[in-house]
Formats: sequence, C-alpha cells, structure tokens
Amino acid sequence: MRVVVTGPMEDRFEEILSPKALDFLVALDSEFAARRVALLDTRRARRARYAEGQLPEFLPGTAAIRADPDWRVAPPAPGLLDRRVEITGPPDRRMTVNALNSGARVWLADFEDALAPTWDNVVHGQLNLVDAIDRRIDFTDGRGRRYALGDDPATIVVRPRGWHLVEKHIVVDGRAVPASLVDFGLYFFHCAQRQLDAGSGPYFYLPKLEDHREARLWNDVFGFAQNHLGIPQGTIRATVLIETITAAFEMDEILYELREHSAGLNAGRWDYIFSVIKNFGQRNDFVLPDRGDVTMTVPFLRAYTELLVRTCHRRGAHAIGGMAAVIPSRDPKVNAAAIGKVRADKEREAADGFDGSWVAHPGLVPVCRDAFDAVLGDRPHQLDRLRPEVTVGADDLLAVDRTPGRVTGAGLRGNVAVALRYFDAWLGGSGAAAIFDLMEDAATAEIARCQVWQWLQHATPLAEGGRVTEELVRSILVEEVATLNAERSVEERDRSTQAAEIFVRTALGEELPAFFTTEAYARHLVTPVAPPLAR
Ligand SMILES: CC(=O)SCCNC(=O)CCNC(=O)[C@H](O)C(C)(C)COP(=O)(O)OP(=O)(O)OC[C@H]1O[C@@H](n2cnc3c(N)ncnc32)[C@H](O)[C@@H]1OP(=O)(O)O
Ligand SMILES: O=CC(=O)O
Ligand SMILES: [Mg+2]
Repeated sequence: MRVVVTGPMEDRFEEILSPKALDFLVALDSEFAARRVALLDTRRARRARYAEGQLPEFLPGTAAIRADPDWRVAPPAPGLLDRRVEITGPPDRRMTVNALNSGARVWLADFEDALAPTWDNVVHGQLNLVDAIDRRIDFTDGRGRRYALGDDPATIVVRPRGWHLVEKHIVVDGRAVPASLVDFGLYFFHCAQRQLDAGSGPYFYLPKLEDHREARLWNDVFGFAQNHLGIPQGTIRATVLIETITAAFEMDEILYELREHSAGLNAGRWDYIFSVIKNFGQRNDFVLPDRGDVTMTVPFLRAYTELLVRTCHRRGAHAIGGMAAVIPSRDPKVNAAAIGKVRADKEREAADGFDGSWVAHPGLVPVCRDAFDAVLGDRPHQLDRLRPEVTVGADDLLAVDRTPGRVTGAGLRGNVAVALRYFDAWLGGSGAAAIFDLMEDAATAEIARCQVWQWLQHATPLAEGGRVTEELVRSILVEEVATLNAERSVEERDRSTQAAEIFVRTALGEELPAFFTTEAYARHLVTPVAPPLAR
C-alpha cells in the first residue's frame, strides 16, 4: 500500500483519482519529493541570512548565463502567441465557464492564490478542467441561469500550488504529497493529451519560486512527466511568476533553466511585496508605508518590472503584467474610479513593453484589451521592444526606503480588517473575495498580516500620533471581529473566531511564519475520512 487517499470520495472523484493517475502521482513523488524538501531548507537558510543583515545579489556563479547574448527560450506554443488579456480565477464550475467565455485570450485556472485548498475545491477544480476541455461543462444553476461554453474559449493555463504546500489527502508511504505535484500531476495526467488533441497544450503558471534551482526542479518534473506519459519533450509551456525578491535577482537563470518549456515571466506584484516584507521585515530601513501607498510606480517595484520586460524580451520570452486588485462595483462612482485605476495600470504596462496583463474580473477584460490594443494593434506581442536603455542594479531592486507614504491608523485597521475577512472567507472555502471594493487573495492577505507584524517589530510611529503596539492591534482586532459578527448569523461566528486566531498566530508572534497557508491548512482545511481508499 504505497498511496492512500484520505479525503472523502464524492461523486465522480474516482475519475480524477483513478488507479493510473495515483500511480503517476506516486512516480512524481518518489522522484521529486526529497528535492523539494532540500529546496525548502535552502529557503529557510537564506531567510535566516537575510535576518542577520545579508542582502540578495546577482549570483557570481551564473554571470556567464546572464552575459551570453545567444540563448533564447522556446517559441510560443499554440494559443500562447497573443496574450494581451489574461483572466485569473479559481476553477469552480461557474467561474470556469465565465472565465473561458470572458473574451480574455488566456484563463489562469488557479489552484494557488485564488483557491482555498479544501479537498473539495482541489478535486472539483480538476474535474471542471477535464469537463471544460471535453466541452461538457454546460449547466443550469439553482436560479435557472444557463452557463454554456462559447465557441472561442480562452487558452487554459493552470497554476498549481507552490512548493511550500502539501496535499494531506493524498499520502504516499505515510507522507503527504507535495501540492505542486498533485495539481500539476493530475492536470497533466488527465488533460495533456486532451489539450493537444484540441490544438492547445498543457500549459502552466509556476508560483512563488524563490530561485533558479526551483525552476530546475520544475523543468525536471516536466521532462519526467512528458517521458512517463509519452508526450513529446518540449510540449509543456510554463510562465514563471517573478513574485519573490530573490527570484528577481535570477530572472535570466530561471528562463535559462526552463528554456525548452518556457513561456515567459509574469510580474506577480502582490506576492512580491509580501516577499520583501517577509525577507527584510526585521530591518528598519525596509519598513513599508500603508499598502495603498505601495503602488507600481514606487522605485523598487518599477525597477523590478522594468528589469522583467528587458530580461524577457532579450530571450524571446513574453513579459506578462500583474494584477490591479481593483474590481468593478455596483456603485457607479466607485466603479468609475476602479475602471480608471485599472486602465492607468494596464496602459503603463503596455507602454513599458509588457505583452499582456492580468485581470481579476470579466468586467475588466475590455479595459485591459483596449490598453494593449492601443500599443500592439494587430501585432500579437511586442517582443521586439528590447528596452536596452534599462539598467537595473541590486540597489534599484532593493530601494525600498525610497517608497513615499505614511503608516496611518486607517492603514493599520485596514490591514487587520482585510486579513481577518480574508481568513474568514478562506476558511469558508473561498480563496478570493471582494473586500472593501478590492480583490483580496492569499497574496494580498499575506501583505496585510505581514505589514502588521513588521510595524509591530519596529513600534512604527503612526502619522496621527502614537505607535503601533500589540495592545493597539489587539483592540482593533476585537472591534473588527465584532463588526464582522454583526454581519453574520450566529453559526458563522465560530468562523470569525478561527479567522482571528489565524491572524494572531501569523501576525502577532515573535517569529513571522513564512506563509499563513501552511499551518492554517493543516489545522483547518484537512478532512480525513476512515477507512481510507488505499492502493
Ligand atoms: C495576487 C494574485 O495572484 S491575483 C490572481 C488570483 N486572484 C484571482 O484570481 C481573483 C479572481 N477574481 C475573483 O475571484 C472574483 O472576481 C472576486 C471573488 C474578487 C469577486 O467575485 P464576485 O463577488 O463574484 O464578483 P461579481 O459579483 O462582480 O461577479 C459577477 C460575475 O462575474 C463572475 N466573475 C467574477 N470574477 C471572475 C473571474 N475572475 N473569473 C470568472 N468569472 C468571474 C462571477 O462568477 C459572476 O458570475 P455570474 O454573473 O454568472 O454569477
Ligand atoms: O500571483 C500574483 C501575485 O501578484 O501575487
Ligand atoms: Mg502570487
């Protein structure tokens, strides 16, 4: 008995968790699980060095890769040539149909930031992907509303969970399987050939990488998986999210490791900001102002996106922009402001040379499309904009102290309220939520709780007077729980208490946990049943 499924088996789950699919997961796990553990150790050691004052640098050992002007990544695969608008969202049934019909060129089907990794969400997500590719996803909802896939659906790109997570409902030799391998492996097993038959391919977004060795691990996973299932080498395409400060120093190396499978890089701004706080939160010179002040035009974020476009285009790779977290509102005034913000964000990205960008909501597809149409016209991308004038050094990437703005009482309260409400939604099975007119997901919630931790470490002065203290944060938390509970039925109040506990554990402790998701997942989202399905 090597593999055991400990999660409940609902209707049709056996289609996804078939004996052959599970054997494939066992093969992936046996080959790669130990390397993942070693790379997570490397992450911990690096963070400890930063806590002692070291800073990242461009690696001397890989200078030759950066300097070599001759290598390029693979050419774009079918469906990935023109990526001017990409919509993201979790693969629940309704959103799957809505995203595929949204008019975006690409749909990022998200098992990461936008998905609460309940067992149900994970397996239903895989089922929905199979059904979408087979074009048997049409349904009528409880209100009699019909959802039917249109004639020109977006290209599907799947984002598996990051290397830090495990899937505790699938256990091999007594150990939970890395969640990245589960999400990648199940999709690849069931859908790679299906996608090829449909004229597309098995495409992925790779989240939260911290260095080029993690990209090498992914590349080896791809080689192994293609070989194992008889899919031609080089069929997979993957876009790596540059969403950690450490990966920003290794963009060339990441493209190089994955060059046979690379589809470019994406500027994942929210996790990037989170990563900066996480790695340098102990330093006084890295204290960031209110989240609302950390916009994409502040020096350290501008440096990173400029370097990303330059690096990608030099290697023939797409550069994809990030997520403006504002979403449409039913209030016309709020809506006009939101659309204006998204438009400005997408116009800046298009002018900077990005080849396309992300939106969080179908209502924003036309805004992004217009911004990129204005620059691209009939061209599918702007890979020819090489941006040779861009010179970004380590000092620019680390210029966090040049971020204008203030830490305010409203910013502190906002972070507490957003983290609390997001954790509450996540516990309820929603990995993305509209909170105070913004899209919030795992990455933005990480910023919220980490900023509170950072400000507490430094007893940061508030613009209105006074300082951030634990007593103040706890009193705000009590008030915000009361406000949330007032909107709640009595049964739901237990969830706000759990959400508050997650906040206390991940924002108020002496140590800053690397991710809120790892511990909260084990504690709250794991639902084993007995007897397990064993093989
Ligand atoms: C940091 C990062 O990683 S960013 C990427 C990860 N984050 C995401 O992907 C967030 C994606 N966005 C979302 O999940 C949603 O837009 C939310 C949760 C923020 C808001 O969703 P809602 O509250 O349902 O918004 P709203 O009521 O305006 O939705 C209107 C319709 O659009 C649909 N819709 C909204 N967002 C999306 C989306 N991203 N994909 C597909 N459909 C969507 C809704 O399902 C709804 O459909 P319906 O009319 O058939 O019922
Ligand atoms: O995944 C995207 C991000 O901004 O984080
Ligand atoms: Mg992210």
